[in-house]
Amino acid sequence: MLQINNLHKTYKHALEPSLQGLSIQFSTGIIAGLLGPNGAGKTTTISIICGLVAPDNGDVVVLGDNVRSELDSIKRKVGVVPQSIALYPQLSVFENLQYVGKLYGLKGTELKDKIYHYLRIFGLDNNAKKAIKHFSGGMKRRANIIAALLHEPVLLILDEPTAGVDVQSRNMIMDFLKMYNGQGHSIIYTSHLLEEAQELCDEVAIIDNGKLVAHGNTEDLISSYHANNLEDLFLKITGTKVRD
Ligand SMILES: Nc1ncnc2c1ncn2[C@@H]1O[C@H](COP(=O)(O)OP(=O)(O)OP(=O)(O)O)[C@@H](O)[C@H]1O
Repeated sequence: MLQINNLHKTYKHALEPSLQGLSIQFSTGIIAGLLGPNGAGKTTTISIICGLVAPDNGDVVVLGDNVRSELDSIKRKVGVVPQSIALYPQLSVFENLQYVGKLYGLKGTELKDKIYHYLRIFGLDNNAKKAIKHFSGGMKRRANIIAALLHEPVLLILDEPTAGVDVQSRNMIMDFLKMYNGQGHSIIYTSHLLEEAQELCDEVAIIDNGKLVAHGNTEDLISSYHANNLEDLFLKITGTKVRD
């Protein structure tokens, strides 16, 4: 589903590179975790995968399409849930989703039905007309996910989708991701909540300082490092030093 080959990226005016020869391959149909400490390069990698940031060197092939030459095709097949809430606060969730849906060429009853379908799944249908600015953090996160789903992406990429949400919203998001994956869709997800990642991910890739430091089946990796769980494995691999 995803081939990342030797990615290098140094942002303009940055003193240090953000990615230093990152290579990862994820197969189709799995839930993959892209994990790493603060500043490891997860968001930069996601931004390159969806064409928002250009790499200095290296290649990314998403579902058979190269990001350098086939970005339009990738945009149709991939849904991205950004770390920050990408919705207009003054508009209702329905208006926001209608706007996003129209960008993907959806309209009329088909679009309305699809919006309500997802609003129901994410428990937001009773607040369809409420402005985003009046939503709780958990409601905003759930709405942010729906915005990436309306075009039914084959691959869903989520950057910390459960950051700052309560247990109920997190459960709802986790259940949805398992169901979406069960329907045959691939998922790539980043999180600092390693218990959650262990429950969700078939495979994890751990990156640090812009390089891959471990990758494999989650349970196999934990046992091969004689770790108690994913958090223990993560600390064994990335160390206990606090990152800036
Ligand atoms: N637009 C930018 N300009 C300059 N440096 C940047 C920019 N975006 C990210 N960086 C730097 O690149 C490095 C990797 O950042 P990135 O956001 O990709 O890491 P991350 O793994 O997603 O971190 P976090 O877990 O904190 O979200 C960091 O050192 C960061 O400061």
